[in-house]
Amino acid sequence: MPAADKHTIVVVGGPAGTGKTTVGEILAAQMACPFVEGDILHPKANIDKMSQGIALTDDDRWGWLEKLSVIAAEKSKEPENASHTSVVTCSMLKKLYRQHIKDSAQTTCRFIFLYSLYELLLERVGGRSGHFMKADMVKSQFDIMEVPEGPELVENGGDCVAIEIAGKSPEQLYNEIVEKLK
Ligand SMILES: Nc1ncnc2c1ncn2[C@@H]1O[C@H](COP(=O)(O)OP(=O)(O)O)[C@@H](O)[C@H]1O
Ligand SMILES: O=C(O)[C@H](O)[C@@H](O)[C@H](O)[C@H](O)COP(=O)(O)O
Repeated sequence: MPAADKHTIVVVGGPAGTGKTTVGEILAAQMACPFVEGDILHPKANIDKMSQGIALTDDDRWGWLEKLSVIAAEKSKEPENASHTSVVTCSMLKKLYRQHIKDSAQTTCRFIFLYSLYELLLERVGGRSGHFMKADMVKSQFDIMEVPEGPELVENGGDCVAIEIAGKSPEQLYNEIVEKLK
């Protein structure tokens, strides 16, 4: 898992609080592959903006998306990485962002999009400490979010799986991801 071409990046996405980091770390541990936390790759200007509760624009995002894709692709290709895979977290809220990741990574991508109800995520983000992204930003993410559907989904020949997270433990989510990627 995931079966694909020789090198694959698995991008775990969704709005804040969906469990990207939690699930991404489990996936990476199970696949014995490198894990990249996308949030630490933002330029300072982006972090300053988000810390002030200002949503990023598309222009703020392109360079960040490219950087995390290239780093994840490089890690999937490291000679000592027998899994030929890496896992990276990134909100990847819009279809266009997922396409930009693919174009930048230049390798096989699998997108795991975690989503749920606004109220659940507000509660989760409110309970998170030490992160620049505060609960007041979740609304702006929901305003632009495009959950993968139709041709983007693996069952229709695409490279995305979309998973509703409510009431599921990280381990249950891991099992569902493995099942959907088969
Ligand atoms: N499946 C889950 N069930 C309950 N709580 C979870 C689950 N996954 C993550 N959490 C908790 O939700 C919060 C956000 O998780 P995190 O992995 O940081 O999400 P993200 O990276 O998407 O912001 C954390 O407090 C985490 O412990
Ligand atoms: O888990 C989170 O706290 C967020 O999802 C976080 O990852 C942030 O939103 C992006 O790094 C900024 O990018 P967007 O503005 O595109 O979500």
